[in-house]
Amino acid sequence: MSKQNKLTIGLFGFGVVGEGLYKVLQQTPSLNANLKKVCIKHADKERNAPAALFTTDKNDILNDAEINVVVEVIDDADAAFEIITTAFKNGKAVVSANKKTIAEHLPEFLKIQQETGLPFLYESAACASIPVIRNLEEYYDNDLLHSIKAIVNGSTNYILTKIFEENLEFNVALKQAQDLGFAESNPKLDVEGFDAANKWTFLLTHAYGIVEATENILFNGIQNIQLSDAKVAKEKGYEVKLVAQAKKLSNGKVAALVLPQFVSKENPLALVKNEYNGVVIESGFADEQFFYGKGAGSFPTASAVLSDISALRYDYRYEYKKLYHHQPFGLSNDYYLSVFVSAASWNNIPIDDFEWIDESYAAKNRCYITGVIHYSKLKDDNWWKHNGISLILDANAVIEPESLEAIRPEKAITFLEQVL
Ligand SMILES: NC(=O)C1=CN([C@@H]2O[C@H](COP(=O)(O)OP(=O)(O)OC[C@H]3O[C@@H](n4cnc5c(N)ncnc54)[C@H](OP(=O)(O)O)[C@@H]3O)[C@@H](O)[C@H]2O)C=CC1
Ligand SMILES: N[C@@H](CC=O)C(=O)O
Repeated sequence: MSKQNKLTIGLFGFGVVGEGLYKVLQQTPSLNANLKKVCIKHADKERNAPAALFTTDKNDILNDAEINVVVEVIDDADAAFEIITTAFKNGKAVVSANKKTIAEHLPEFLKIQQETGLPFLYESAACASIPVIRNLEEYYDNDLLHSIKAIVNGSTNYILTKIFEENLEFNVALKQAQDLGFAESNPKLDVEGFDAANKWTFLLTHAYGIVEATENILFNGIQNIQLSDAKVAKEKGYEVKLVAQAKKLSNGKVAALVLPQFVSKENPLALVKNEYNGVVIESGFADEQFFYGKGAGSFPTASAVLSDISALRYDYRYEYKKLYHHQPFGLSNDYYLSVFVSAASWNNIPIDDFEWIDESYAAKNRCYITGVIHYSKLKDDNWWKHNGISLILDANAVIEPESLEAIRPEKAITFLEQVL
């Protein structure tokens, strides 16, 4: 597609993001893009746009030779895969916001892009309004990108803010996130960490050239976090956030996790409230950088979709530089994690799996420990996701194997001796 090409768009989806894009396009005449057709699922819904624009037949867009850009913003991951692959087959550039589809099919999408040379842009799919993909892709050289820590899910950050700072009930906060258009159609995807982990898979591709399935990343959501956990955090001077992180280790691999974490007040991520997202990048020479912006919602997401559409005018496509032009990194499974665990009963915590316990105490209905455990003990067994157990990473959670002995407590205290 050359600079002179007019963009003729076929849009799939007219919900929170699709309708947002429709309005944003109307207010951006300089883009010179023509929205020719919108495909939706339910013909009888009322729409804030002329009826002639809509169809329920996907082929009205996919088989229209004049349409050279397909924008896919629907909430059905399987249908989205069909739409995207057919659009490519029919020679169209694709813009998508669909992180679930992208995460589930990244290897296929990489192959199709190589075969067809067609652009596939999805900036809005991670951190909505924050241009994180293009920055990771274009700005940071692989060798210099030491670590990334990010809040990538707006709904869970909104819920945590509302329950811990405004004392709202979990379900009330979730309902607000849904009403405001932040949550996925199936909010379990947000609450249980799937959405954040999906986003993290392809952010890892743009950051480090890693192509891994979501289930290979250790992840959880906020479903088990207790008010009492937040109180413990507060006493220690921390906030609790759902943090996605990646850190280059001395073994040449990357530790990648998406888990609740204690965040110190000095960390920029502590400033990220409500549906906002934030990304802290540590890189050689530049030191620490912080990106901040709305991570969900109609216009913030549409703004990133618009930016992708605009980028098609000058033929922009992801080069996947870290994957194809550098030595890609792999995921490490050899490191330790410093964690806080709270559970209804000691019996729910496999104490023997821990290298050591730093602290433990029991309150009326809940018991708590902090300690150090090998990554593989969490990866191989899901005890920490069940029985209402809450596992929260310490503020500096990742411990390299060669550092372990230096920080191991001198006197091995048995678990029972420590129980207050
Ligand atoms: N909301 C947000 O803040 C963000 C959302 N996203 C992603 O963007 C996508 C859309 O989200 P959102 O707008 O919130 O979702 P909504 O539920 O608000 O809208 C979904 C839209 O998809 C349409 N649709 C569903 N299935 C089909 C199909 N098979 N063919 C055509 N249209 C279909 C629906 O049609 P109908 O109207 O007829 O029901 C509806 O218009 C999702 O992948 C989401 O993960 C990404 C970043 C942020
Ligand atoms: N449900 C998602 C929407 C944006 O990606 C979120 O809450 O972050």
